Amino acid sequence: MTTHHPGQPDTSSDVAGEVALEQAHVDRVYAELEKAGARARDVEADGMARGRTSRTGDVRDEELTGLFERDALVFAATRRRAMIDTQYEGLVFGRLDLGEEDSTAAEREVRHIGRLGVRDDEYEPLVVDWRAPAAAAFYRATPVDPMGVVRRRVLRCTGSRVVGVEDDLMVAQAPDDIVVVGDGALMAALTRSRGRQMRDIVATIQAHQDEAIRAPSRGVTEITGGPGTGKTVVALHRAAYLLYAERRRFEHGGILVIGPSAAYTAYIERVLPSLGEESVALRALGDVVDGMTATRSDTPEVAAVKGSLRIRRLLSRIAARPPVGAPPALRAFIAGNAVRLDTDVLRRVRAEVLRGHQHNLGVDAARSALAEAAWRSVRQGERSEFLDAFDASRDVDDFMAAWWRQLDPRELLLTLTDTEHVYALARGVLDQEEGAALAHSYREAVETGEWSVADVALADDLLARLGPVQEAEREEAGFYDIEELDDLSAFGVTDVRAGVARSGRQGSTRAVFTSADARERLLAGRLDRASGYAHVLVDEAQDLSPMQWRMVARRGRSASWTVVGDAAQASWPDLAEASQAREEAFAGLERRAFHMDTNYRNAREIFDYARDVVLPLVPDADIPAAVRETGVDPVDRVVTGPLVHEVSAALEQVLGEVDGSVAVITPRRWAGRLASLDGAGDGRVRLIDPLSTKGLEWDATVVVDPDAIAEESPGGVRVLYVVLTRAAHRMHVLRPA
Ligand SMILES: Nc1ncnc2c1ncn2[C@@H]1O[C@H](COP(=O)(O)OP(=O)(O)OP(=O)(O)O)[C@@H](O)[C@H]1O
Repeated sequence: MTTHHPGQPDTSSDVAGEVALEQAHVDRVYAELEKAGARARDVEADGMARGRTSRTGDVRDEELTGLFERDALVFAATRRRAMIDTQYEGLVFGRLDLGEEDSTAAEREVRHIGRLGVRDDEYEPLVVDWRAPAAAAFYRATPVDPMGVVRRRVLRCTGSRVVGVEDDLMVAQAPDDIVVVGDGALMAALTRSRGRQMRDIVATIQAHQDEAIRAPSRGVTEITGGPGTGKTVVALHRAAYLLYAERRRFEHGGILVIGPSAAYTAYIERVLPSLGEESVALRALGDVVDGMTATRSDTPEVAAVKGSLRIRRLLSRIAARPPVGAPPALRAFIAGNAVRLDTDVLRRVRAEVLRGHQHNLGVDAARSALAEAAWRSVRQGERSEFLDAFDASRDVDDFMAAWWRQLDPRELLLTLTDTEHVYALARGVLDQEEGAALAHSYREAVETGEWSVADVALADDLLARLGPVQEAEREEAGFYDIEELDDLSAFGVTDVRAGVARSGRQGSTRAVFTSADARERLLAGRLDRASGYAHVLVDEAQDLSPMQWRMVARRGRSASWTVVGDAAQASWPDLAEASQAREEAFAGLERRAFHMDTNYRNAREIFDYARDVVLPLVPDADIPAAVRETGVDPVDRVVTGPLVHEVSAALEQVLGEVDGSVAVITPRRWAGRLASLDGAGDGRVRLIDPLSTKGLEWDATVVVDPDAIAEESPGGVRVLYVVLTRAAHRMHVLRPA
């Protein structure tokens, strides 16, 4: 993308001179920041002093207003200082020279672009925040539409030291006093090695990406494109942009970012803080509902049952049933009358109350309805006396405690371990095979103490039907939790949260469970009602099941949306049903769409290989153009020796060829045999299952048994396509004979 000025080939002395010039400006900026940092510290110290109390410890009245001011001041100062700390590295990364093509230096304006805005004592801008309108030309200017820019310069820095500059000329002929150096900041960024976490791209955002980043927040913004086209990174920069451009709105309502897995959230979690934004809720699909965390995945058959809207009929039936252990009839002595309400009456009362109330909030209504039914069955004496006596009755208290107790959605899901019970509930909804598989999956939950990711959306659906569990019972549950924790710690258990992701290593989540009673752990903590967000950003949106769309929609009832995805990478089999649920979430909102068609991740040789695998089976896949070549084709070979040796040999080769991270991607069937390779190469190698690779990337990958990956995965070849597009520089595909 760099255009060298033909008359002025860059020489090392040109580069050194330009670097020195930029260094002088960057030094000024850091000096100014030092001053600002010191000022912020003073404000913090001053604010603290203002709140100091008299010797008796009382705060004087007139000090109270001061305290509020103090809080506001200290908050702003602390925030600014934290921002300066996180933004220190590479704070200034760009420069625009603005003016006419034939302008002189004196006529041109120089504008530096950085991670945050900095002004000098005279309030003159030294650096413009990349999200400010004045910075837009840095990303948007092209030789066709230069937007007043003569030269765009990217500064490469290490800490506060400028180590290089790269220029793009926006006019055909540079003015005589302008030097143009460098060979492409974008290529430099794409060629570098990948670490464990995604990095921000503020210095090299491309014009078409910038359009999506700065699009208005209203309605629904859809970003589509094939693998590696920067959808995720663009969406995250958009979140940072929206927080800047509409801070008031989004700081209060908040932005929710949803990704497919815990591995994905761990991968992207540094991007927003590196852009100075901490106030975003980042959640994996198994983590969307407060109080529940899941990382386990179901078999494709079970996932299809739990994700489909059909399951709602089954859930509505469970929610309407009397709790397990509820007495079949009510017998009591009320105001001298023997009262007996049979099963049929109780069923009618329950149905009637549930028409107007959520179960957990309906206990008073249920008791009143029962009292009326009892009165109708007796009609002796004074009505009001009877109702008072009913209200005061211990028998009724005991009955209600069992017949209409508070219900935790997870407890209802655990009743599905019983196959016969599932058959009864699923009549007309699931066939026998599906019902049996569903029951089996809950027995698995009880065995492992882990919910599956799909269960979270089901619990959320039940929570919306039942309402939140009410306080009295919660306190008891909380008390119980503490006892449980003490108890477990005596056995050396350090963490009892179900399904907590541990350092991303496969299989190690299971090691958390050592207590005998997994059921208690499945029910630990409390589920909370969905809180609403002002903006919801969904990545890998093609993978959300219809039930997951409904769960996400509950958190975005009055939100605007950014939705990112690629249908060809879907692991959810019924795209039509998912898109219907998604349309319901967006009903009535205005839409805008952006399409990304350049693959920045994969070397062209690697992407061509992946394309040839997917196209025969998914002819309408959205195929981007890969911009970078390495001259090295992927290796694809049949292996006959012991698998762990073959994979080790491939690893040894790629570890020597790339500097950064490497993944071994294996289907379930070989995972045990290859477990020892996780952490090899001084921690550079990670062993990972196919589905967990969504959204991630490595310098090199070793893909084991591609046919098995396609067979074992719910999305078949689409998931294999995801796997084959994770490597930036090198890929080996090994096929066990
Ligand atoms: N303008 C850019 N400058 C530098 N790097 C970029 C730029 N755009 C994208 N990239 C890099 O390209 C890679 C792929 O980006 P990203 O993961 O966002 O793609 P994606 O479209 O979400 O991919 P997938 O759908 O395969 O998960 C990342 O390493 C990202 O940093």
